Amino acid sequence: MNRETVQRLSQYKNVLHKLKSLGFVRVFSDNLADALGVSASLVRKDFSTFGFTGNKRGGYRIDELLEKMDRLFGKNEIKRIVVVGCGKIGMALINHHGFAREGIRVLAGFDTDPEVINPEASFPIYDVSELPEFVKREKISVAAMAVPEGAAGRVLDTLVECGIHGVLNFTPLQLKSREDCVIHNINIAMEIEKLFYLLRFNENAGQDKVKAPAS
Ligand SMILES: NC(=O)c1ccc[n+]([C@@H]2O[C@H](COP(=O)([O-])OP(=O)(O)OC[C@H]3O[C@@H](n4cnc5c(N)ncnc54)[C@H](O)[C@@H]3O)[C@@H](O)[C@H]2O)c1
Repeated sequence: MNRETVQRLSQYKNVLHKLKSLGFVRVFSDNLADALGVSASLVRKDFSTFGFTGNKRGGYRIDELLEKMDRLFGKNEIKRIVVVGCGKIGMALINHHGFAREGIRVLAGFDTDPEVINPEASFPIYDVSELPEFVKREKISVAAMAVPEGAAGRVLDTLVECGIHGVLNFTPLQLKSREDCVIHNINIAMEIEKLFYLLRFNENAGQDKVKAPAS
């Protein structure tokens, strides 16, 4: 299963939750395709890959799909993570209450700044030197990294040495996944740029369509 498919699966899940909250019981591949901006055949292909069954007339049962997706995502497992770099972005992750609903628990933060470190607080922030022992003791496999760009390479090496196998990288450095660690780069500026590009692309495509009959 590639990264795009996993991402789509998560998007399907969000749409299904919305439809369910609106009182819908069934959904068709066309509905999901419209919501995600993909083709209905891609939705059907994804669903058959995951073994989600429906029928042409009745579509898919939303509850059934959500149950199967929850199983795939390990919804009932608590996903425990740590945050390295507890500045503005790190603290936003730590203070985000919505994670609990998704079964995600931020266990602790790690930083180098003595002003930020507070192991006694209700949410503990430890010195980064305590990271290896903590990761081992708590069997943590995923970390969010929100340190300054200059520290990213070093912190990533430490994380991998500690036994972290998945990193959500918020630094501007585009890091590549390696054999022992999957890295997801989160770059909001790049996403905004992409949106502007898409809007411009759509505008140009629209203009071409209008111009076409005149030529
Ligand atoms: N992903 C995005 O779209 C996006 C948006 C804005 C900023 N950023 C990037 O995210 C990162 C964090 O941004 P911020 O605004 O929270 O910065 P910040 O300065 O508020 O926080 C950084 C924290 O990292 C700590 N730190 C520094 N070196 C460390 C190390 N070696 N180990 C552990 N902690 C260390 C600092 O003490 C500080 O608390 C930066 O790299 C920034 O460029 C990303």
